[in-house]
Amino acid sequence: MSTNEQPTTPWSLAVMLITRWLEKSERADALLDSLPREVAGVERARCQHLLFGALRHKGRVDSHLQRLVARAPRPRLSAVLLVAGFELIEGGDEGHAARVVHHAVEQTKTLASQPEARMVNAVVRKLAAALAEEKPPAKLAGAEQLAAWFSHPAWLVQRWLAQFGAAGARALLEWNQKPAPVHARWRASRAPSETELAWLAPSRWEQFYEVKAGNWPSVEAAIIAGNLYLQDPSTRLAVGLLAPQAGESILDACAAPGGKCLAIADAIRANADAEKLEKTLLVAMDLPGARVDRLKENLSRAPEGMNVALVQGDLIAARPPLFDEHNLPAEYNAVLLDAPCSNTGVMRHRVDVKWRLQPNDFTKHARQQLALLEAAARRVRHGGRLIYSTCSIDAEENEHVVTAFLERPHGPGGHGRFALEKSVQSFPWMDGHDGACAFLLRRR
Ligand SMILES: C[S@@+](CC[C@H](N)C(=O)[O-])C[C@H]1O[C@@H](n2cnc3c(N)ncnc32)[C@H](O)[C@@H]1O
Repeated sequence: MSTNEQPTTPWSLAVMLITRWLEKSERADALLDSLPREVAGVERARCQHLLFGALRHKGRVDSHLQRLVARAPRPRLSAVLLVAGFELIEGGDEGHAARVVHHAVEQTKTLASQPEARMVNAVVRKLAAALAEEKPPAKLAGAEQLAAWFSHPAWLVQRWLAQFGAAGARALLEWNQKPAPVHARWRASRAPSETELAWLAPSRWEQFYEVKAGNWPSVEAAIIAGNLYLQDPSTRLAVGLLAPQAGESILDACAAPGGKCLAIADAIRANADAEKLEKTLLVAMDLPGARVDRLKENLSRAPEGMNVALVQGDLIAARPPLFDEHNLPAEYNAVLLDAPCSNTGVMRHRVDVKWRLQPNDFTKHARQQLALLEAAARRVRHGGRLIYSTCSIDAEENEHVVTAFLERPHGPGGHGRFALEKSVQSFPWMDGHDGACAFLLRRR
């Protein structure tokens, strides 16, 4: 293959995607989605494994490369070194490191140039030796050491040490560095068949299964048939706290792409007859844009007979006339606000979030979250429920936002207008799935 040829192996495709990540800051999941459909099955899975692994361990590999390489190489070469570095960290049998070096060198000859392949040969050999000599940080290691070994920004590790203590922060770092299993929620009223249980492993969370690797055609067929939805078990927390009932009006105020909205629809169907289903109204709202396409797709999967509506608009700017225009009520029995957040609870899945996050993002998110929560509160009927949820595990975006909502005298939550009835929280290292937080607030 000449350097102009398109990459075709999972390894070279992973290198090309990481090059784009380095050059254009494209998101890792969007990069993966951009792979051609022909890259499927085992090949796609391998490409994802290398892409996510290289980004997960980028900090540790970079910290060695800074010493081993005099001048920063061009992005394509950096990508080669990151993928090879990940393979070395992942480890293997006795000849593994030598094979990683050889493979990286051979690939570089076609992906880059002969001189660059010679450089890769020298650097990856030294990298292998440096990584092999490293020892994990001691139990009470400081933020800098933990950050280098577990490939996270030091300021974030510092923040977690302060919030979760040494044991909690370390457990979270270890969690984030492991490949994430794929979970799915079983939607059908029947239980999975024997054949389906060959690729769906029951989990300890009701209705959730772990999808065994290498079964994409069966998974895709089950999704299309409406039996399955790919979703982490942590998503059940907010929907469980909402406890949607047939006959109610429910607003999912930040709904796209619609995973929780579909779970709400399914929960209602599970205990409703046709008559009650008809009296149920589920409204999904989100900003206009690309995410709405996925939301529409998910809403089209909602159980038949239920009234489902979509409002494309800005919740903060939305006034009753917007709902009037859609012939929808301006106030609801229950409102779910699943707010945009730092994603600190889902970093095992969203591998590059840690490299994008900035220290002042938490304050920015909290400001937006409070504005959204106050806007959502205006859509709740007297006696109705308001669920505030995030997939963050950071107090600034969770309890601090709810406290500010309840205490701001001139806001809709102040002066006892809402009361906090319950909250649930999951921490990955304790619960074994993504982190999330949900609060049940009731309007008086
Ligand atoms: C965490 S995501 C929601 C995920 C969704 N609940 C699910 O389970 O699939 C947050 C959503 O809030 C939406 N959003 C942000 N600001 C908004 C606003 N002012 N009005 C409406 N939606 C907004 C974003 O577009 C994004 O889709």
